[in-house]
Amino acid sequence: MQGVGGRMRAAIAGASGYAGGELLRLLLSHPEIEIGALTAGSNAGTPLGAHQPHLAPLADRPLLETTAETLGGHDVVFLALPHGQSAAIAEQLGPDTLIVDCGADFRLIDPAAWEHFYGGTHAGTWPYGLPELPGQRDRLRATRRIAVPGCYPTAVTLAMFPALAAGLAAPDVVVVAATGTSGAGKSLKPNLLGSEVMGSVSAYGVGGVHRHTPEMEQNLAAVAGEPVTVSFTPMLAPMSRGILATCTAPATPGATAEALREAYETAVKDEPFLRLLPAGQWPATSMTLGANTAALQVALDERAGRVVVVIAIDNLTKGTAGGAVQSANLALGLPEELGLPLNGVAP
Ligand SMILES: NC(=O)C1=CN([C@@H]2O[C@H](COP(=O)(O)OP(=O)(O)OC[C@H]3O[C@@H](n4cnc5c(N)ncnc54)[C@H](OP(=O)(O)O)[C@@H]3O)[C@@H](O)[C@H]2O)C=CC1
Ligand SMILES: CC(=O)N[C@@H](CCC(=O)OP(=O)(O)O)C(=O)O
Repeated sequence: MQGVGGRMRAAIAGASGYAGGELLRLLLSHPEIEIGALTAGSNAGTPLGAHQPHLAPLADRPLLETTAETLGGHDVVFLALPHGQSAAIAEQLGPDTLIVDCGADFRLIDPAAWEHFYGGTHAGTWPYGLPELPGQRDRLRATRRIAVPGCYPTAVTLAMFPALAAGLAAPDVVVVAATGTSGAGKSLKPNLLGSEVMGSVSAYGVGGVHRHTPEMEQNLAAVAGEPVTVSFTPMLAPMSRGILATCTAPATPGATAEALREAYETAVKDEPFLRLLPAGQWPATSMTLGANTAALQVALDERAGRVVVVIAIDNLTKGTAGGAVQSANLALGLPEELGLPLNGVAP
């Protein structure tokens, strides 16, 4: 069903949440997509403005029940629901509707990894919404189903794929990454109370237990052509948005700083949303606040024999909603960059 002036119509499930709000912020500026049905869970029946007061043009729009009836009849349906909610809705929507799932349900290929890290039955695997991965744009142009990557796997995959693809880093990656509190969603959690978060950075999900670990390993193994292990330590930082990830791996014999720089320059050359910073400048989350851009820097630590890559993204933009719109643009036959901010908000 096409909207005004031949524009496509999008429904958003989970419109009262953080990911849903960011989708709406981006879609309000999208020239080819108009906003159709908005749905929620327990907040269905209330106006969007009660939950997303920053989105003034949509303040009076009602939140509907999340059903196949309310979501049907749109060109694209964005699902921004808790894990495990997407499959039942997706199977009731027709095969011609583009479904873009911001949750984890369809990201993993290996059912055993799903059961280990998420529990329950694996729903399946959809084409992965990271267009920067080699060969992925063609898959996204040809699909009606997209699994949007997790926020940390977006950052870590974009950081490490150039070094692994060029054979300059060994498949043994260590990641320490700080995120803002919006990564946990809106529902109240004791460790996210203001008094617990303010003025302190804390580690969580330590020791190979974070559910994004198999997703990172899956992505990087596909690029490296061999199994990749990732030791991942996430951290919570007192900020609402952003991820800053430091990723390191042993340099392979003969790897040089020049070869590394060249591998990253080649990887970002035609990528609208990858920004390799000038030598000597290092990423900060403020550079990418509200932008669909990933800011990267790479160095060879010759003393320790390790490749070091630092990357910043906004977890809600490139890490969720921006990545979702970027992949949807490809599947809808639109220019990939439509509706997506390149520049951060500063200071
Ligand atoms: N936050 C982030 O940085 C990222 C989030 N994601 C993914 O996006 C999805 C949404 O996350 P986020 O926005 O952070 O979460 P929030 O908790 O902020 O929002 C969840 C949304 O889902 C709705 N919802 C909850 N339960 C149901 C239900 N049973 N049926 C229908 N709707 C329901 C909520 O509605 P109501 O208000 O009525 O409860 C709300 O709109 C998750 O799968 C998450 O993993 C992915 C990458 C990063
Ligand atoms: C602070 C915080 O809790 N962050 C979340 C980020 C995950 C996320 O949002 O991605 P998903 O789509 O996979 O849920 C976490 O570490 O689980």
